[in-house]
Amino acid sequence: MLITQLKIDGLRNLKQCSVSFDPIRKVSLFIGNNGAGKTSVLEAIHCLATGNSFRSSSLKHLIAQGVDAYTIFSKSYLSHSDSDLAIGVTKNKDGKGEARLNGEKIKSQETISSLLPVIVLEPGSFDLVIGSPEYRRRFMDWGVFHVKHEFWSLASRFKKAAKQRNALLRSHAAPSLIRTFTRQLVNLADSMSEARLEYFGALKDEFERVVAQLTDLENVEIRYNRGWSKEVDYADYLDANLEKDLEAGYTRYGPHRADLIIRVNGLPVKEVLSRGQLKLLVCALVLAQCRLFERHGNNETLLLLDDLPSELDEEHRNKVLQQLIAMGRQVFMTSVDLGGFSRTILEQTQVFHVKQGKITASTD
Ligand SMILES: Nc1ncnc2c1ncn2[C@@H]1O[C@H](COP(=O)(O)OP(=O)(O)OP(=O)(O)O)[C@@H](O)[C@H]1O
Repeated sequence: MLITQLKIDGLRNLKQCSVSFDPIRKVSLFIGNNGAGKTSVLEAIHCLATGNSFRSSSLKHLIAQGVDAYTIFSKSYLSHSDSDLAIGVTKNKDGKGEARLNGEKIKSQETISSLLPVIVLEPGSFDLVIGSPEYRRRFMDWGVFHVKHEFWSLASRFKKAAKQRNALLRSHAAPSLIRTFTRQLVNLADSMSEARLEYFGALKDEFERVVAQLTDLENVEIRYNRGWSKEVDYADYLDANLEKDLEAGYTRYGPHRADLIIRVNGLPVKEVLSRGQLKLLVCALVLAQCRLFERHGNNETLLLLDDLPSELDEEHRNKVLQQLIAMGRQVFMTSVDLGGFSRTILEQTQVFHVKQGKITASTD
């Protein structure tokens, strides 16, 4: 899928913007001064694809001041069926809205998300390597979902079951009742962990390959921690730890505590690597995930790169972009200017100027 047209209205400072994209040059670069609205363009594509922004959970702040709702519309070209697909969403400050696919109302965001897989690399993506495990879980689960769509419902059923067990733990319910609920939780936890582990095996191989291509780092290791002790079944683990969970008032371990651990020479990366090296590891994770999507027949992943140039020297910046271009993905990225992009990259790039919330295609 290739987005050929994008219309945004009422999101941050973007008003009545309409842009067309060249189907040949798949990299679109939005340049402009600070506060011009470049990141907001990427945010709009993210909202369309996922229903959420990547930088704010507050709709009140995302929707432009003085208006009630945002509207985002895209037209995409589907090469496999040689047809166009129109996706439109609108959302108001209460989170209510409407989504349409080729004009037909649809109920679930999941339908759009599976059609429009999107991967973001933005300044907050550093959290993938230095932030709390939640970021890495979200990253991994997004990957699992795109190769196994049923994972979405599995994860939400697990969340619900864990919530029920926690309520029983907090109310000091009878252990026999807690055990009855635990059985369902265990089945869901096992299925989730199995899906994650399978995905992780493939991610690890790709990640190590990309790290070798992008960096000079040696002995970079990535491990998957499923969220509870390696040696024991989840059922036995929960049973043995029931007293402690009752004391805590919640299920302390399980898939909700899973993590990806990245180390270099056996040391935590955040303690020993520079900002640029950390960013390259983030890029490697993103590229690895993209390659996996591709391997699973999903060649449609869109990449949103917000301020890729920052922290990367010219050589590494262009290396990352070359890898992305070689994958044939549609890329939307931002930068304050054109400095530091190689001529080869710029030849394959469509440049747009963003100024005070208005977008115009460069005529140079
Ligand atoms: N709800 C809103 N309504 C109207 N304008 C908003 C709203 N939220 C943010 N803005 C403004 O919209 C603009 C959005 O900027 P954005 O972050 O997209 O800029 P940018 O071009 O990426 O800048 P930078 O280079 O500094 O990262 C800013 O000028 C901001 O003050």
